[in-house]
Amino acid sequence: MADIIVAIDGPAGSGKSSVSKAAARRLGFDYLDTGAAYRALAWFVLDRGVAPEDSEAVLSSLDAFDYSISIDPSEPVVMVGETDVTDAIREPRVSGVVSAIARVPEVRTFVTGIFRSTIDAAPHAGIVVEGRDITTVVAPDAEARILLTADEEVRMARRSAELTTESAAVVGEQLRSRDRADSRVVDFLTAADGVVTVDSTHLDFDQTVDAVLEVIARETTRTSHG
Ligand SMILES: Nc1ncnc2c1ncn2[C@@H]1O[C@H](COP(=O)(O)OP(=O)(O)OP(=O)(O)O)[C@@H](O)[C@H]1O
Ligand SMILES: Nc1ccn([C@@H]2O[C@H](COP(=O)(O)O)[C@@H](O)[C@H]2O)c(=O)n1
Repeated sequence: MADIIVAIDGPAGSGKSSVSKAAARRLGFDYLDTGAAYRALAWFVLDRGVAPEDSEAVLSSLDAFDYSISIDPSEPVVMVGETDVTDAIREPRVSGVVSAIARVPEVRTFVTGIFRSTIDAAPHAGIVVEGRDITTVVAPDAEARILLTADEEVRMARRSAELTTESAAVVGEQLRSRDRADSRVVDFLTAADGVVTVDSTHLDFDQTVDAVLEVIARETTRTSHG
């Protein structure tokens, strides 16, 4: 098991995955994207023709859900069975239904078990784990716990700047409505006790990675001294 767990939560588009990956690469750590599991399950459910709002049917699909993810920050690959779904799980049709899947408590318990086993089996000295409930539920005892945030307009602008077939207004509304739905289930907008907030509203990407690395260095030094 990794000696150092870095837990990072935050709203959609706050930079969790890109910043966590960059930080993990700089530290030689593994990297776990937890949103990928919820997205992969949403993809799987759609692929089977199951209605994502039908919790019972979603739960019945869990037995057949054969999920795996690579934790190499330079090559995160997501598989469902023999199918590489790395790109497919980012499509708007998946983003549009993933919150309905993630709100089901039994689904959360199921994927949290997968996350903890993955963390336990991580081969490197540390692992950066990002999502919505990592600092509070998945790894509340993590050596460093960070809430990565940025103003909504800034997050919307960053998302819109990505290559996309959607208009800025559609991208912005998707981001807002996903946050609205997700925040009814877990609180990723306020930092829990002991969680350090990094607000990247006025930071560029490299500055944000540096800020996160500073917090990790400080928190891991502090926790290793009891
Ligand atoms: N500080 C920053 N300055 C400029 N761009 C940034 C910054 N942080 C992240 N970005 C960019 O913002 C976009 C969204 O980041 P990313 O996909 O990592 O967010 P996320 O929190 O993982 O989103 P989601 O929860 O929706 O998957 C990316 O294009 C990323 O490169
Ligand atoms: N710890 C988590 C991580 C994710 N979710 C749900 O998955 C969706 C996709 O997550 P991304 O990080 O890839 O955007 C997200 O909208 C949540 O519904 C979660 O509940 N808990």
